[in-house]
Amino acid sequence: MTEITTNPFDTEDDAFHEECGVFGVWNAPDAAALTALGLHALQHRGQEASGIVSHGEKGFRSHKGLGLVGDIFGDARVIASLPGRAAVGHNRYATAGETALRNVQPLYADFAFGGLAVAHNGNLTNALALRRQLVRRGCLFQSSTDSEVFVHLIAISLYATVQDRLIDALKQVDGAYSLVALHDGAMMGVRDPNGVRPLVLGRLGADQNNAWVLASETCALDIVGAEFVRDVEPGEIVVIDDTGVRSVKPFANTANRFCIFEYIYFARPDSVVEGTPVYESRKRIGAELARESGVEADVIVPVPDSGVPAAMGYAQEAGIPFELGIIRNHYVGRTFIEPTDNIRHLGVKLKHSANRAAIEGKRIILVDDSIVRGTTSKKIVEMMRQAGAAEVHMRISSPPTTHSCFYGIDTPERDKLLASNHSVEEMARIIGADSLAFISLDGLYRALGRKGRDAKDPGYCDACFTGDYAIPLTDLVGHKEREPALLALNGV
Ligand SMILES: O=P(O)(O)OC[C@H]1O[C@H](OP(=O)(O)OP(=O)(O)O)[C@H](O)[C@@H]1O
Ligand SMILES: NC(=O)CC[C@H](N)C(=O)O
Ligand code: SF4
Ligand SMILES: [Mg+2]
Repeated sequence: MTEITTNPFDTEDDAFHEECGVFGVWNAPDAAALTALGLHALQHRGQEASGIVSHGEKGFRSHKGLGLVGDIFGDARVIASLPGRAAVGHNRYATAGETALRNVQPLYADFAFGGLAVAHNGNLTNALALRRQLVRRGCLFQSSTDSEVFVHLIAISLYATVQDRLIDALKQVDGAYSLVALHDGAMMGVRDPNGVRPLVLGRLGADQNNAWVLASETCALDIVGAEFVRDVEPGEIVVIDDTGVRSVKPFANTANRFCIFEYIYFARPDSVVEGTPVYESRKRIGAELARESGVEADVIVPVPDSGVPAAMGYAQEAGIPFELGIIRNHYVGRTFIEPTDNIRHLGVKLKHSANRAAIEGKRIILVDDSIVRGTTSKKIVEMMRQAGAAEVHMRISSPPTTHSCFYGIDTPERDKLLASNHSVEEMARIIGADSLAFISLDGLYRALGRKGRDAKDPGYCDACFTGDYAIPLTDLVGHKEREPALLALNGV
């Protein structure tokens, strides 16, 4: 596999991109095959690269590649090369460090205590500072990801057990992390003290030895036939070994700051997050949006895929018919290389087409989950008008995205976010809509079952809407907001 320093397949870097997905199995006969399936269900969380490390009598085995899970693990011989009863896997969407084979996770290293594989979803906000210190101490970094600092902090820790070394490392990092780690004696699952990223515990049936499973989302438990046991808690380490599951809570202060954008966009709609199906939450957000900013119209049209559940909730609340006025081409993957500038200009049409029969002559309300740079909305509004819509109103099931994310979502720099430097009225003009409205921050919290946003203890991370960054942004470089971690080291 040839390494690349930039991602030539990344033709659409407008939106908030997915993050990463992690998965692990302890003590199942088909550990690697189950992990490949789990990663397939988590494909929406990262499409750049994927990897699995397995462990069995023959020690550790690893296979990684750039691309989609099916392409990397679709061959039975690859799965057969990953023997053992335990495995951990990772789908990557880079937040720190380029898209290259050396950055594909799980990261694996041989330590004094034996081998250890680590898979990380999230982003560390002091990784650059830690990396500088570690390099000064003689640590030789093999990748340019933030995640590698875990490996070195564990390696140099003076504690005796793997668990204590891991805790020692966790206490030095700032940022967001859901981890699955595997050594020859145990699998461990960790969520950062604020629980920014999700991680769930599940259990397989007797045919798979009642094996334990860790996964970013419940949709990955469903695909392997595992039962949901519980969410791993913020600041909790679950240690899974042949005696069962132990819970360790090494942090004194934990405050839930689960990423509210997981509800709005990132998680798969069939996943259950904190006890609530994501699909239901999205419909409730859509209904709240309809109550807040209803407008007379003939049809509700979702911007697929992510806008669909919110649009259904909107339509049901408003009592307006729901129509598929936009058809999404599912074969436009990240591998579509647009050959010329002229073709590139066609942009979103490669992905979305107007369904004229559903919208011609109608007053339509488009519902989408977010406006990031505004590229999608602008093109889609224009497309609706060309297809004969009489009026085009746009409703968004998140508040205006005014700030970048430094906790594991790859976002454009702040000045590229349309809402960071334009009012809603200006944005409506720019995208060409007859009207534009976003759900209010309090409305979003209401839809998630709260009274509104409690500024003292919001219970969620909502920094990309509020700028309230609860976890210190240690690596943020003065004037240039978007240099949080190891971006400066890309290509080293
Ligand atoms: O304002 P922009 O910069 O255009 O970004 C916002 C759009 O990007 C995302 O969708 P995307 O098409 O990436 O994926 P989806 O199919 O999951 O909705 C998001 O759901 C919005 O539709
Ligand atoms: N999106 C993520 O969770 C990425 C994990 C890690 N920060 C990386 O860049 O590889
Ligand atoms: S800044 Fe936004 S996307 Fe990032 S973790 Fe917080 S809520 Fe999620
Ligand atoms: Mg979308």
